[in-house]
Amino acid sequence: MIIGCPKEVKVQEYRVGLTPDNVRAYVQEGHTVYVEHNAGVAIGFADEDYKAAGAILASKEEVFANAEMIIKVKEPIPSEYSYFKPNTVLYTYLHLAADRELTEMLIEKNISAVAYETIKTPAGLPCLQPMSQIAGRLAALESAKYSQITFGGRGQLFSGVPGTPKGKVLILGGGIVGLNAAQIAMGMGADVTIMDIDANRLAYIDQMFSMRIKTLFSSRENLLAELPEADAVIGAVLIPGAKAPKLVRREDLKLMKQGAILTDVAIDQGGCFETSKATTHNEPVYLVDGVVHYCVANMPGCVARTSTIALTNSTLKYGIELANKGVEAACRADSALKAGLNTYKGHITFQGVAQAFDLPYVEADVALG
Ligand SMILES: NC(=O)C1=CN([C@@H]2O[C@H](COP(=O)(O)OP(=O)(O)OC[C@H]3O[C@@H](n4cnc5c(N)ncnc54)[C@H](O)[C@@H]3O)[C@@H](O)[C@H]2O)C=CC1
Ligand SMILES: CC(=O)C(=O)O
Ligand SMILES: [Mg+2]
Repeated sequence: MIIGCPKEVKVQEYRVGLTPDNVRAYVQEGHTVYVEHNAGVAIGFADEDYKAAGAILASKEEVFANAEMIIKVKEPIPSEYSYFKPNTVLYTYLHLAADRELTEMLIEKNISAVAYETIKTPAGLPCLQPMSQIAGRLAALESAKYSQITFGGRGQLFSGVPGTPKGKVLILGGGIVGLNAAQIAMGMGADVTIMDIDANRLAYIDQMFSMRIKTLFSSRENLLAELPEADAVIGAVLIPGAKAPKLVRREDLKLMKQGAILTDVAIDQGGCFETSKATTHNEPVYLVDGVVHYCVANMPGCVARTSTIALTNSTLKYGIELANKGVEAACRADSALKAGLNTYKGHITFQGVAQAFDLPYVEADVALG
């Protein structure tokens, strides 16, 4: 198969879909790999490294024009749409339930789109997990940073010092993001509470932190009781592939402390706070009713070297399956990959996406024939 890896274009996005080592793995399997000039240069992967691994260095136009499968990191943004040729395979993060325009483009162009974030094994979401680990850790760090008055916060040091109160961090969703945010926030000495609707997950977290963390069932009543106390709230819920539930409503902000921070990691799935709107690393925060909002949709992009290595450790295996067998045979043979198929031959093959836009849904099995 001919594979293309373009340079990312999103603001401050320095991750890349393939490392030179990944290129070597595809080439060893007999595939041809086009990589856009300077795709990885910002994180220490020079064009010469890709060339030595067997890649053909090319312009963005050439990469898209030649490739049968495009491997990226971020969901395509409007300035990239025109590069896509019909009937291409696209393997990347997509978050379609939050992006009608992109969904329509993929349908119109008959793109076979496999979303990293919905590939699913019995153990979880293998291609979302590494970025969730990173985003969770960053969420705690960013929340601590924007708690400083000089960054617009209320001037609460997470650890406090002896004789002063600790910062209170409330984490909504105790999955991969939530757990990693908790580890770092606890490590910084904050007073941490995690809320989830999954009782087993709360039990696991309670054990993992040897009862040193507060866990609460995620109900509206419990949330309203916690919000007035919180210095930072981290939104980390997920209903895989679907739009995030809006847990904190606009009217709830008046319950919160002035200068408290809401960090909405779930923003890529539409956000779990009603007042969230996606921001970029260039302008990460804004204020609503005196509450700081941090809603960067590609948080791991700011630690792009670690993120690229972590991401591609997980995506390589499925990418090789797609390249070796083609999208149809690969999805039929591997149910994890089939769960990743979001659009195929003009159909939406992921239920949460169809539901988000009230568009027809065709089961992947039926679409694949
Ligand atoms: N902004 C960014 O740069 C990044 C965003 N993410 C996003 O972070 C979100 C979380 O991802 P993961 O932790 O990997 O998911 P996960 O599936 O591991 O965890 C989600 C948790 O949310 C819980 N949950 C669902 N509904 C809830 C509710 N009403 N109240 C409380 N908890 C609820 C689930 O039970 C689960 O434990 C996703 O939207 C993901 O796409 C992930 C990486 C980077
Ligand atoms: C998960 C995701 O969208 C990201 O890492 O940017
Ligand atoms: Mg994202």
